[in-house]
Amino acid sequence: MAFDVPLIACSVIAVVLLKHVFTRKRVRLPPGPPAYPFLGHLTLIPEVGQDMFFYKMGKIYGDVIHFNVLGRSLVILNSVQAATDLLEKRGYNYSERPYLPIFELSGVASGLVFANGQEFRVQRKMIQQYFTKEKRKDHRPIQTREAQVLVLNLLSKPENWMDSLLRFTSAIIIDICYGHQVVSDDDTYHRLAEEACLAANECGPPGATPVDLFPILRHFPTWFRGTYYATFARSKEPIIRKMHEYPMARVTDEMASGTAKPSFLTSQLDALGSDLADNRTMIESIKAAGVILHIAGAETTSSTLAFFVLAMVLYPECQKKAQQEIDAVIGPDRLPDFNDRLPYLEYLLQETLRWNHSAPSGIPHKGLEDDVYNGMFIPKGSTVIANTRSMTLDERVYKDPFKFDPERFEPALAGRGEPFPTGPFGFGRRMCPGRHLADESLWIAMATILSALSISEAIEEDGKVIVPDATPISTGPSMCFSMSSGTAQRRGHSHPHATHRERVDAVEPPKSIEAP
Ligand code: HEM
Repeated sequence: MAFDVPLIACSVIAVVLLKHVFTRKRVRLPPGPPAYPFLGHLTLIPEVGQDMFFYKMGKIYGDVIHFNVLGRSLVILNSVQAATDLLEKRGYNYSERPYLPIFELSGVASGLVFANGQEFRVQRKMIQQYFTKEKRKDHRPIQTREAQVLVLNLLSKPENWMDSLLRFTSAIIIDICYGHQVVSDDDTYHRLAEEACLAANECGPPGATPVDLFPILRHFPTWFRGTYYATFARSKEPIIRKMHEYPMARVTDEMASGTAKPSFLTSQLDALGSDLADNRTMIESIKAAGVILHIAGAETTSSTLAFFVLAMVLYPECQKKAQQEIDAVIGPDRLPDFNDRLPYLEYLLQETLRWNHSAPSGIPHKGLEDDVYNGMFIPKGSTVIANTRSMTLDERVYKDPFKFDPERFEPALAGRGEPFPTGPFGFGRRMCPGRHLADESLWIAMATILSALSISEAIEEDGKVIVPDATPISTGPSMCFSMSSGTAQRRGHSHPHATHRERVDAVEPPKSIEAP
């Protein structure tokens, strides 16, 4: 029997095309505002404050919204339900990151936050294994020591409070990653890390800079309109490269001379064995993991702490209540430790994460294949953003959501029993692997500060009280790194005044700690 091969091939193609057309016709894209031809919603989406923009759009268009940016689909998930259904339950389809050329230019794209495929698997495994819930206790001595350094720095340099917060989180990561204790603001590791954070943070809203939208712009001269972020990112590449090379060179020297302190780097190198030359690819992955741990971990945790300071200034009654709890349960003779996770302090931490945390739009995911969710069509290749801001301000879940109110979590008989926030650390297979470390760093910093200090508004020279601005600031879908100290200070985000309480005597100057 003779087969008419071209006819069969054409029929198969026709069936596939028809199926495609009908699937697309039956299911519509998620709702969204009207768009311009070609540009789509490009001019509608703001460069700054995207999280609040998506939150407001959510009130009109619902929990899943579609935007079209120059023909590319951007899908916003505004509810915990939608984010869980897609990013967790269908994680096989939504665990990649979209291609973000801007981070390639600055040199951070090889780190886990932006990696896909094999590189994602390798770095995710290394990092996840080193930051498990069980490993928390290994990092506690470092966090406790740095919390005390933080209090001393806040007292001695109150005007540099944001820098002190960043030094706190940065010193913790540097010690854990490289076994190096930061003892001054001029420490080389710390300075390098600060620059690396700045380089990553100031590269514009991820996925929305001109070079992300038109990758060809990376080849255009610097005077060409739209190349600003690309030029900035490129200028920071040497810093990021140094951040990759410097710690590795020092730690390998220390290992060779037998003076290395156990750290993330030594544990990865030990696992490789003696033949480092044969493991070049792995060594590059280890360097990239170290850099990304710093960039992803230090700024997020310190800006969350900045929101805590802001809340303490704006809601002094909450500060007082937490201090009364510490005084009553822990007493006057010692500082809080990790066994003291008292209920009100816990609510304070959770309310800070709910009220104004540092990554309100997370980091974009990408849809690998066409998908249909609740009758809505999500095209293959869509950039998918879980907008946590909409979730933590959801009036269906939180009463008076803009108010800082730790008591909202009190169990139903005494309080309203509202749930702890879901989403500040992301969803699914890309969920933040540093969340346990972050949780404990936040806790020990808050507890130590409240135990030893009282925070209040700053007073200007003419005696005028500075009332800080509580408007959330964000510069892009990935606010993980966006609130720089400069921005916060310029916006009057509280230059707090720190006065010491009696327990400040219990704060000791830093001691060197041997990592376990
Ligand atoms: C309050 C502090 C922090 C917040 C709010 C935060 C939030 C987030 C969010 C929202 C994501 C994206 C999750 C997703 O794509 O669904 C993320 C990813 C990540 N975070 Fe954090 N984070 C914090 C602290 C840390 C710390 C301390 C570390 C390091 C020890 C860290 C390391 C990372 C890494 C490596 C990723 C990328 C994970 C991946 O792409 O697979 N973060 N974080």
